[in-house]
Amino acid sequence: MVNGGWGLAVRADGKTTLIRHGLPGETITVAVERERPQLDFAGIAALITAHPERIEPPCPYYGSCGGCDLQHASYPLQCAIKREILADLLARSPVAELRCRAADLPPVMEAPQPFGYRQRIRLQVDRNGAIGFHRRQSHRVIDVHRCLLARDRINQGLLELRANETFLRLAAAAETIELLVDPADDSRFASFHLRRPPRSSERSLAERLCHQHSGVQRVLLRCRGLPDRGPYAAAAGPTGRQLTMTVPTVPPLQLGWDVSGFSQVNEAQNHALIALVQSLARVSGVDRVLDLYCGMGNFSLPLATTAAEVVGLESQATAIRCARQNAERNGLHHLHFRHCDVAAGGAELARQQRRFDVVVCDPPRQGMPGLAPLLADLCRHRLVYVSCDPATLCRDLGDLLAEGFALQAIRPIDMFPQTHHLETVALLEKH
Ligand SMILES: C[S@@+](CC[C@H](N)C(=O)[O-])C[C@H]1O[C@@H](n2cnc3c(N)ncnc32)[C@H](O)[C@@H]1O
Repeated sequence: MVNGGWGLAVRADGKTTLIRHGLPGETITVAVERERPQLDFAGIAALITAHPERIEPPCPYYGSCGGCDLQHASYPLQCAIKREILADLLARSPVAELRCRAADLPPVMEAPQPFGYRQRIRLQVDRNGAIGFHRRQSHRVIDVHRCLLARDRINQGLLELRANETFLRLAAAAETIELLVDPADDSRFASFHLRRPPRSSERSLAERLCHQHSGVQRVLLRCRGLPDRGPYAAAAGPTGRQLTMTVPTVPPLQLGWDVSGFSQVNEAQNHALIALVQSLARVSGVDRVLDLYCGMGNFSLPLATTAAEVVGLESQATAIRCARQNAERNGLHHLHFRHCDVAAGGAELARQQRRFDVVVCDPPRQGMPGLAPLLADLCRHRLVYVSCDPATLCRDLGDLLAEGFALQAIRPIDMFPQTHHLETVALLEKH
């Protein structure tokens, strides 16, 4: 199995074939779907011998929906596959120190809920009224009534909304609809991304939808390039754009984020991720911490419970506003957030001769190309790298090792069961 969740086979003539839904060691006949000079992409035409942990995918949309790609494997096998994918990337690294780590990689930290974990889904809407997810490798929409990855509260809301005339009229003007659960009170939030500026009739529909006991308590209307309208809210219930969770640190923390901003979708596993980052960072009362790509402070605040100071850098303005409010509402006054690009903000800190005992970074999928010298400059002792793409992680680890860091620990953690996506946390220390 290789990154992206593909099964890999090499033909007798040496050409590589990537096989959707193949599992290690299976004997299959493939149907080639796309041919490239170096590589073919194929599906399974006939399964001759199956892996013993191949299972019947529980979701009726599996295979046509573009969302999940590992439902045909038992959950323990999914985690073993993800570990093998990371081990394989390490083993093929040009850096000897990374190649050595492939053999003793620990198991993937399993998620407590392999299904029903997502607290947010983004539904696509097509002009024929289908509401669901994109078909695999296509922009066509499959009409979906239930997503097995979503929390029950979301699926229950979707069921009620699909039977609601007001919702369907609003949906007809939308290209996507986000459905979210607020962990604070389990209320539901619907954010409609409209194809064109909202009309007054749609604003009335949005207002009516939250007053109708329709299944959603807040509704936001969005349109690219225009200010948002709303959120409209039920008479008794939550108001405003933020959703809030409680992080079970000592003391517990209340963290809010904007409905349009980034948030970890798997709440239970996010708590495990925060605990893992805290344990690797080993922040003591004299330590100064730099949290790069800090979002609304998901790691900054928990780290601040033991740090002398935390500085967070983030490029999204609403996330920075939430991070500042989160520090305020939790009575933490030794956090400082800067709204900037990490490269520019980090270089500014380096010019000011700022140095940090611990640096935490959680970049988007593209990782941190070219930033290793800056990180080596800013970091005095420990660097905790939270990655959502094993390939860019391996590239960046190579760059960091070349800057004088040593790799102390590498822990894969499953934030996205049933999909090939893998989160990894790495601890590096200065020699
Ligand atoms: C994977 S999220 C992590 C957020 C946060 N650590 C969390 O756990 O919720 C990555 C974050 O990096 C921010 N980001 C992306 N590119 C950036 C850049 N060049 N400079 C600063 N922040 C950036 C995004 O807005 C997003 O909030």
